[in-house]
Amino acid sequence: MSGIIAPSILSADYTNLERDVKLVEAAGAEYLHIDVMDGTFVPAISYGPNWVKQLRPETNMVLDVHLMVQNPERFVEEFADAGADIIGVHVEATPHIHRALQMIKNKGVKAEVVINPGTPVSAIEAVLDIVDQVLVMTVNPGFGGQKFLPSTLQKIAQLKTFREERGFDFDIEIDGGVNNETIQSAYEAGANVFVAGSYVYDKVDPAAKINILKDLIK
Ligand SMILES: O=C(CO)[C@@H](O)[C@H](O)COP(=O)(O)O
Ligand SMILES: [Fe+2]
Repeated sequence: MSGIIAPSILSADYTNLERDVKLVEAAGAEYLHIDVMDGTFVPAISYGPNWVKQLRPETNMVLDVHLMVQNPERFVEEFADAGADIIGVHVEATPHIHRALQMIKNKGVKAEVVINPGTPVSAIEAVLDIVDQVLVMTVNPGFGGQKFLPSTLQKIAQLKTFREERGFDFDIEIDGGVNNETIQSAYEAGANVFVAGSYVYDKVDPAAKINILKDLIK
């Protein structure tokens, strides 16, 4: 099974956002990753639901919304109404992870649970039967351009085993430090959706970068 590339617009040029979105879509990216940050769960502040709503008609890519916000259940319905296709909520951000995921599913949107590098898979075991996707953070959340943490690979493998043994049906996404040198180890461990921000957008030719990544996960 070949993998899916999800460019993160956190690293795009916001003054040329439409160009940067269309460019990765034309290059074959299936998902567009949108990092929502609240200045509390993570230090930075980024964008909100209105921003997703304006982006929605501009692309056919799957909008993969990563909520790095405290108590995400306050916002999931707004992001669903804005046009998100997948909404990810951090287990570390709420005492009500099951409710948050259920709220996403009730809106007809794919529900994703997210774990930080310091959080074990056991913390999400009780919700693995209801999620469509698990996001394993391969850096500490909050910023683009950080180094991939290889210690996260064993969690990817553990999730793959859980899925096989218990007959669950979720995708495994990774986010942070994905580039031509790191993507293969995560693919081999069992990940199938790959967020890439700075590698795709920071230097020349995002389309070529997407092709390089796609070739490595065939
Ligand atoms: O969620 C985050 C960061 O918190 C990411 O989605 C970043 O946007 C990934 O950026 P790179 O590590 O690929 O530069
Ligand atoms: Fe992200």
